[in-house]
Amino acid sequence: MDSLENASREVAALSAQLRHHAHLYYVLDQPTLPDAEYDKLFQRLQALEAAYPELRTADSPTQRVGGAVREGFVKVRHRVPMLSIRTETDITEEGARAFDARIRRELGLSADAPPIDYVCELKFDGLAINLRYEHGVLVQAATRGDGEVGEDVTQNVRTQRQIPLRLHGETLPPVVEVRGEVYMRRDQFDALNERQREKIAAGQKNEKVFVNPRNAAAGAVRQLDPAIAASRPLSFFAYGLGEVSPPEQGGPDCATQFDWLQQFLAWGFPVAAQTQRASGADALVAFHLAMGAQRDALPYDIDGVVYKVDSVALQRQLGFVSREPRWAVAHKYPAQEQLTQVLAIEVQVGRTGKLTPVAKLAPVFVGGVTVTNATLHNEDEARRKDVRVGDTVIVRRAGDVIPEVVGVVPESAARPPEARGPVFTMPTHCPVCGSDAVREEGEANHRCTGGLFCAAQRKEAILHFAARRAVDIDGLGDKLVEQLVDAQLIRTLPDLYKLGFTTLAGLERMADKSAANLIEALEKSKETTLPRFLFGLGIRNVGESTAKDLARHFGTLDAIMDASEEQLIEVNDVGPIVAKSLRTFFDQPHNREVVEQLRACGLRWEEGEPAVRAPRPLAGKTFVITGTLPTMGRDDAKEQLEAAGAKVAGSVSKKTDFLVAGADAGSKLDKAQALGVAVIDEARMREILENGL
Ligand SMILES: NC(=O)c1ccc[n+]([C@@H]2O[C@H](COP(=O)([O-])OP(=O)(O)OC[C@H]3O[C@@H](n4cnc5c(N)ncnc54)[C@H](O)[C@@H]3O)[C@@H](O)[C@H]2O)c1
Ligand SMILES: [Zn+2]
Repeated sequence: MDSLENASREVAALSAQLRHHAHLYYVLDQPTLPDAEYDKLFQRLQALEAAYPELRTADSPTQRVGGAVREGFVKVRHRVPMLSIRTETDITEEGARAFDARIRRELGLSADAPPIDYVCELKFDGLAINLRYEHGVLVQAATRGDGEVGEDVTQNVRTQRQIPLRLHGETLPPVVEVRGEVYMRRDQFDALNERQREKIAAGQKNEKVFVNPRNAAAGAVRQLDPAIAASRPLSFFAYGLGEVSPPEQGGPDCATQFDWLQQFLAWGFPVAAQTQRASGADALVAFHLAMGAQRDALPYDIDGVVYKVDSVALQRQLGFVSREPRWAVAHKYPAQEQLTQVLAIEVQVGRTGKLTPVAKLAPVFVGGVTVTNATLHNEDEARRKDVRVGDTVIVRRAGDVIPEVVGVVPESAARPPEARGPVFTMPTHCPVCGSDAVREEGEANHRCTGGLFCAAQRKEAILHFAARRAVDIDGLGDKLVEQLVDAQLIRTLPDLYKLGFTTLAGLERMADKSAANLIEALEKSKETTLPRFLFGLGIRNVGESTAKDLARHFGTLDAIMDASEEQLIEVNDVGPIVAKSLRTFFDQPHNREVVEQLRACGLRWEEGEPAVRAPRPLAGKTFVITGTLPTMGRDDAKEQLEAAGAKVAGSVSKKTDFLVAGADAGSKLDKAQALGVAVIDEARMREILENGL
């Protein structure tokens, strides 16, 4: 055993560390350590305090709940303290058995006494909240805080639809406090982070990406701006009770936890459908196993299950110890975040050409599986997190989503630069096919531009080319493409037209008849049109209607392939981004080769003369229309301006050349005046349309 002196030193060090991390987690919603690592420190402190009770102080992290109130919030003193829950350290089925045994012992039950009834619930990974209703109306929402004093977050919580502002039902208690977990669904978390990444890519420096749904939810609830809270979709599950009017004063008379949950449902709260009554230890074990198997498929994170003694009378008898009730316990699952080391950073190319930096990791067990790869999403993310080879990182794997690197552990990031790998940079060429890799303006992702040639994009390119709206190869679907590419029968599009009957008929699950049909469909697809062919090439940002516009404007494929960006922009609806996509695509020699080979295979279409173009006197000018014009409808005006080559935008900016203002023009007029944009009326606009500028 450690000597008292050593133990005392370790207790002090652990307490300081735990306090630091608890502050980051509870107060700032920005943990830098995985929960599993925090829990190890916590359990080590608990063990030391158990061995040396004289070292346990009243303010030890083991004796307190959560964190302090964040500055800017009004404090709320809880009428009934909001406690924590003891965690069974053993995550095998022994955890459940140990809890049942402890309860029976504490109740003084003999071995042959009947089993105890429990309620089994999910342990949602979110933020606990106390909702106070007076005569059925929500009057206050508060966070747990340190258990005694929390934060008033009523304004933020009121924006969330899953929380009733008024309880359902006729006879409502004068006072009831319903407690539960505010959480964010995983799909909404991913969507939120995707939006955040886009905002960051667009240059919004104050935005951040959230490390996990719990922190995103906590951050949304503990927001000083209710408008931001409202824009973050949150969900809620009710599971507990705070203050409530006694039955003789109009409160409900519920004898069990299960009855309370039914009451919450009747009042209009969500209660998790998985919640179950269970009798005895075996039933607890069965629930733990069943939910463990379902965990990945749930739409939200859980970090375990909670067992609660069902009878309220027994709960009272069992009572509390310091920060935890004796009648409930959390029984966890393998953590969804763990520490590991980065061995290398590679760049992978997806089916649509997206380049993704991926960290190769020392194998680590996370969320129930061994993980060796984790995504870094894109260049900005990899740099923002500053992940380098050799770093210790937090890896998160939740549900069926791809594991991701959440961040570098601060101590690891603080190592001298020479001890760490170089800063990550995106390659300038596709690691699979060598074509240029480009990142479009305002885009977060790099893409390979060798769409027709790149092995990573083969399947997608073929499917797109064969689609009904492209050259239309009847019968060439997902499965078949998969089969043909995997058997290496097709590398690039022209290979399609070299497929022979014997090869096709020899494929697994391919009848002679289907093979013959496919050959016929391929033959038929050769007779196509320029827009279909162009659309079929799968050039980024070139959809069906753009393909039509391009064909009409230029008449021939060669003219399109050779057009400069300036010439391309002259086409209706082709802006700088589309022009650039076209240019980059046709600048890849590999792509051009494929186009030539396709022509050599016999693909043909009627080529035309370039369309005779109306004069475009207003080309390059941007107009904005506002207010009610005296004689023309706004759509009409827009059409005429566009026909003359002008661009008509929805809002005024420095790039606006003219604001056409009608009656009751509002903020756009103010803005135009502030920016010094020329303001004209309908009459002047007509004049410009007729005579030019
Ligand atoms: N990463 C870090 O740096 C760091 C720091 C501090 C704490 N933590 C983590 O916080 C947790 C400890 O926090 P805690 O003491 O609040 O305990 P806890 O979060 O493990 O358990 C109590 C909480 O469980 C929640 N809960 C979810 N479902 C419930 C249900 N059905 N019934 C009742 N409660 C339910 C409630 O919010 C309640 O407040 C640990 O997981 C720890 O790892 C992490
Ligand atoms: Zn490529």
